This record gives sequence, C-alpha cells and structure tokens, in this order.
Amino acid sequence: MSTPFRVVIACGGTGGHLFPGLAVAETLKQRGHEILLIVSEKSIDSIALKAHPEFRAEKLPSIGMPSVLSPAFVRFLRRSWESLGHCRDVYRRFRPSAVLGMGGFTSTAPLLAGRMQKLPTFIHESNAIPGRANKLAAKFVTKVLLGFGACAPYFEGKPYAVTGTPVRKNLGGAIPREEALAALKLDPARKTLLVMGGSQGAAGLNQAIFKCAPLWVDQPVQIIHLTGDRDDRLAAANYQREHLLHYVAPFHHKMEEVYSAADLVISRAGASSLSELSQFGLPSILVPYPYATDDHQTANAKVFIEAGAAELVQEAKMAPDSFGLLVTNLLTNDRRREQMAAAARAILPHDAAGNVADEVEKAVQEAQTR
Ligand SMILES: CC(=O)N[C@H]1[C@@H](OP(=O)(O)OP(=O)(O)OC[C@H]2O[C@@H](n3ccc(=O)[nH]c3=O)[C@H](O)[C@@H]2O)O[C@H](CO)[C@@H](O)[C@@H]1O
Repeated sequence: MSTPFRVVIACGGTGGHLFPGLAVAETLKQRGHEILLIVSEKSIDSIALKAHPEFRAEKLPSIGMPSVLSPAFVRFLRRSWESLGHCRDVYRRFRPSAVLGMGGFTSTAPLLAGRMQKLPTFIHESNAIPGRANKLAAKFVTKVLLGFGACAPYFEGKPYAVTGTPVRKNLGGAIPREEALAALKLDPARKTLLVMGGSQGAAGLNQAIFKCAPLWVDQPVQIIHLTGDRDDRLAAANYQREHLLHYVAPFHHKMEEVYSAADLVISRAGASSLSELSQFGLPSILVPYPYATDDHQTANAKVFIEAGAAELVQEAKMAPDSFGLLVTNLLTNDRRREQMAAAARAILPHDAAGNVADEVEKAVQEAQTR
C-alpha cells in the first residue's frame, strides 16, 4: 500500500475511454488516493459522471483533430492551447502526482501539462491498433499501458506494460446459469446464443442474424439479442414468427446475466466487449465493425482468433447458410466450445484496473524517492 497521492485521469469523449477510466479511478480511490477526472463537454461524459458524484471532474473544450489542411485545424489548435492553460491552472490547485490519459484528444492537454511539470504520465490504449491521440501523446509520456500486447510494436522504443483494458466495476461476476436464464425467462434445456453489438448495437450485424435465424428453428437453441436502439421490435417480431425462444432488448444493463446465460456469443470486437468475454470465459464468433478507424476491430479480433478463443467472420462475408452452419457446429460441439472458453479466459490479464493502478503507484513511488 503506497502513501496516498493525487492522480488526474483524463477519460472523456467516448464510452471506450470513460468506462475504463472510471474503473481505474474507483480502484485508486479504494487504495486511498484522490482522483480528479478530466472529461470533454460531450453529453455522454456528463451522463456517465452523474452516476459517480464521488469524483471531482473538470471539463475541457478539446475537440478531435481535423486534417492539417482543414480550416477547422486552427480552431483545434486554439482549443488545445486553451485546454493546456486550463489544465495548468487546475494542477496548481490540485497538485497531482501523476496523470493518466485513456485516449482521445481530451487526454492530450492534461498529459502535456503533466509532462511540463515533470510528473509521471501514462497513456492507456485499449485497442490492438492505437488511436491518433495516443500515437501523438506516446511521444512525450513516461509509459504506455496496453489492452493488448499486439499493440506494442506501434510504440517501439517506448517503455510499456500490458495491463489489459479495465472492465467497469458495476459489471457483476458470473452467476449460476439457471438463475441467469430464469431472469431472462429462457429455457435451461436449450443452448443459448448471445448476439451483441457494441454499446450502440450493430445494425449490419442484426440484419445478418435475422437472415440466419430460420436455420436454427428446429434446433434446441434460444437467442439473446441486444440490438441497440432501432432494431429491437423488428428482432422480437422476427423470432416470434420463427417460433424461436428469445430475449430481445435494445440495451441490457446487467450484462453479467446475459454472459452467465450464454453458451456462445456473436459480438463486435470492441475492446471492452473482448475484455468481458475474457473475464467470463466465453467462446465467440467475432464480426468486427467494418468502419472502425484503421479497421482496429479486426486487429482486436485477431488476438482472440490466434489464441483459439474465437472465430472471425467479416460482416460482408456473413452468408446465412455458412454462418448458420458455423453457429450450429459450435453449439453442438461442447468440447470445442470448452477449449475456446479456456483460451478466452487465459488471453487477457485479469484485474486490468488493478494492473493500471499498480503501474501508477510504482511510478509515483519512484518519482518520490528520486
Ligand atoms: C464502433 C466502434 O468504433 N467502437 C469502439 C468503441 O467501443 P464500443 O463502446 O462500441 O464497444 P466496446 O466493446 O468497447 O464496449 C461495449 C460496452 O457496452 C456494454 N453493453 C453492450 C450492450 C448492452 O446491451 N449493454 C451493455 O452494457 C458492454 O458490456 C461493453 O462494456 O470504443 C472501443 C474502445 O476504444 C473500441 O474498441 C471500439 O471499436
């Protein structure tokens, strides 16, 4: 246990930065440290923070970096400069001992201000291909923390540690399968297929699954489909017509229920989803979001494929017959699913939030004894 100190965590802009950042904040707070969150002016940040009144937070006017040739680039520079000044003011009062940036351009000014004060500074990159803001910040931070070891070559020559991507704390642990199925009003005698997009669903994936559904009708299969905002009614109507037992929701809050009920998962390959599949030890078929920056979801998925934890299917190649057959083959092959589940469990470091907190504590202790 280290002497309490103050940490800035810059984690605004998207759920992908916010939720892992909040998980680290909770862990550091439990260890007695004081936290200041720096977020963006976006509404998602304010909504997420409402659930965490225990943390102080500052908002920054940073925006994403446009092309250097775009007229918006001047505005970007002005806002970044204002953000840097604001961070320096805030640090004068808060007196942090370390700064952690979870990615995105809301992190850049806080990290730079930390660097100017010669504090230990960290970025966390949750994807297998880094985002632009992290590539830029890597040039001046003390250490890079990674969700996937596969990302390390992008930060050549830089000290790094593979911590995993922190999973939000309000995600409970596994519950007994029967209990989870009862909560979802599903049948314990059937195999359960869980279909999920990212935090906002996945329209393309939904359509592809609807086309496959008729193939599973005569089998002891049921489906949990988390559709996102738009397709829930369509999904329920589809499965009713096919007489396929189902639980459909646009968004499910108690993800531990659906993970504990599932025998096989069809999912996008976002960093948090993959961390959770590893934590719950679930076999999966990964269908990367085709328009993700630099196709980073395919790179994320490949980590699972190479470890034998998942199958990869690109959305454009999701032909109903072959995809339906792949699902059936996996659902009827218990041994293969068990092997995939064991591989999923072993693939990522668990307690990622604890690992990130350890790195921060270690660096602050070193800085204090110097
Ligand atoms: C489309 C896109 O570019 N997505 C990116 C976005 O993640 P995005 O937020 O889309 O996806 P993630 O897989 O990282 O996270 C999804 C989260 O939503 C939760 N969930 C989902 C469905 C539901 O009904 N209930 C629920 O709680 C999951 O438990 C998980 O915690 O940022 C990630 C981190 O940079 C990237 O890896 C993703 O590629």
